[in-house]
Amino acid sequence: MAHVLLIDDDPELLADQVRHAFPPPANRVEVARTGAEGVARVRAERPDAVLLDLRLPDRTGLEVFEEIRALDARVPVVFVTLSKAADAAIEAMRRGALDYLFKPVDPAQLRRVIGEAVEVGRRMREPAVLTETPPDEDGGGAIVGACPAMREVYKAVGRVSAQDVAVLITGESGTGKEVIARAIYQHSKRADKPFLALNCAAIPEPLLESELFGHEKGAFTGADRRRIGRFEQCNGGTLFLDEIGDMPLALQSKLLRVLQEQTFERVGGGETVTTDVRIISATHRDLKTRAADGTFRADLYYRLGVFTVHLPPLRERGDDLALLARYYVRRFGRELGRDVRDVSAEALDRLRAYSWPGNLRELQSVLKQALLRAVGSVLLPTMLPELSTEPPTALPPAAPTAGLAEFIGRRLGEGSESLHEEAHRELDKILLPLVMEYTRGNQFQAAKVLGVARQTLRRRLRELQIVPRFTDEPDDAP
Ligand SMILES: Nc1ncnc2c1ncn2[C@@H]1O[C@H](COP(=O)(O)OP(=O)(O)OP(=O)(O)O)[C@@H](O)[C@H]1O
Repeated sequence: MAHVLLIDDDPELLADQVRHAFPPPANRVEVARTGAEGVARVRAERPDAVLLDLRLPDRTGLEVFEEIRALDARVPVVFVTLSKAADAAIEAMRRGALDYLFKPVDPAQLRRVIGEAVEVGRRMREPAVLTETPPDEDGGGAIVGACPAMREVYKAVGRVSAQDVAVLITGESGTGKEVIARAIYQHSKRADKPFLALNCAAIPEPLLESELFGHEKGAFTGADRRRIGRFEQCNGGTLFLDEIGDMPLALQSKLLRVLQEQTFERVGGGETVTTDVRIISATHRDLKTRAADGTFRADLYYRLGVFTVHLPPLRERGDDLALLARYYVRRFGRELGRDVRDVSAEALDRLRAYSWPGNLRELQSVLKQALLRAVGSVLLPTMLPELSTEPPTALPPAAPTAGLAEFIGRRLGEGSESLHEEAHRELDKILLPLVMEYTRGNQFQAAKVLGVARQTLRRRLRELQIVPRFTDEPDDAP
């Protein structure tokens, strides 16, 4: 699932930690002890993420980083360093490194940061292929659709990709805004440069400003060192701002200035930073109405939407529903080890009668549930879960907290020294399936309820091997 390269002259402890967090054989963790060996491995194999020590015997970590960037600027690099070398790590982020970790590395942080790096790399490299004819075999990156509205989307992507202008993608939740953003990026002149994404709705306002623009040491309580924001880190690349309609007004002015002048100041700093970033934004909100009623800056709306791509909801895609259902059944069938090759006419009728408020993501979830019940090579209506248009109203029965208390008691007795992490894992095993069930498998809503980024939720489900009754991601498969 993840291929991680550790470049470190004294790698034993860290390599063990990485292998613990990303165990083989599902994952591959490799070690290079010198900068030269590390660069050679990146050239030969393009790992999903590189963990790079700042001090190496043959050259500095920053030099190795520059060599990796020159080979492929899309390989996410995370620095590991002693805290004394924080300045160099900050400089590395200014030049485009994804993040940095301090030795000794905290296991939970290691898992989170590498998990994010792998996800960032996947977004850049997994091809987003626009197609009217679903492929028989693909890695999951096909954007399937042949209805007139989707053909217009394909044309729009073709037209706008080569122009270096801002793009606004609109559409209901789960209609494919992120995959279309990736398709635009991959067909653009910046395709060999980084593509970073940020969900503006998932991060609280003060953190969002720092996440986007960075901050100086002492900018606020807890800002113990300079932080480089996405706009600086992504210089030369493309930034995908998801849920832009939820960006607070105060930040909108700062974003407008970046769009107009390509400059900004880090939070709490006076230095003007220049950046060259293409912005692709997305929202499920009606920004035009928001601009008219003053909840979104009209001038920013016009700047962001120099070019707009609208994704139709699934219920307006006509026969694409059948096309998508057959494509997903084959794709997820393979992943779930079910040899189902078609969907019966009656099952398709049931799918057509439903309004799909969660769009393609909900369709994926429903078909995966059906596949788990499937016998034979054709999906029948009886295998489909109940398709209700009623929104969820109440949480399922109370969580079994007694089990959690018992677990904590037992681990205390066993002398655990990582009880905080262990108890959180146990809690998540209870919490996440319940919330996923509550939102009927909609990860976007679930992440919102939990107050975490969707990537974080997705990663946590994967780490804990949780297969909720409602699922919506292929790699949640057992
Ligand atoms: N045309 C398509 N063909 C096949 N799969 C698609 C298509 N569009 C989207 N998907 C899949 O549907 C799921 C949801 O897509 P995506 O995350 O891009 O939606 P979104 O509009 O960004 O959602 P949200 O608003 O909730 O962030 C993903 O698994 C994506 O791969």
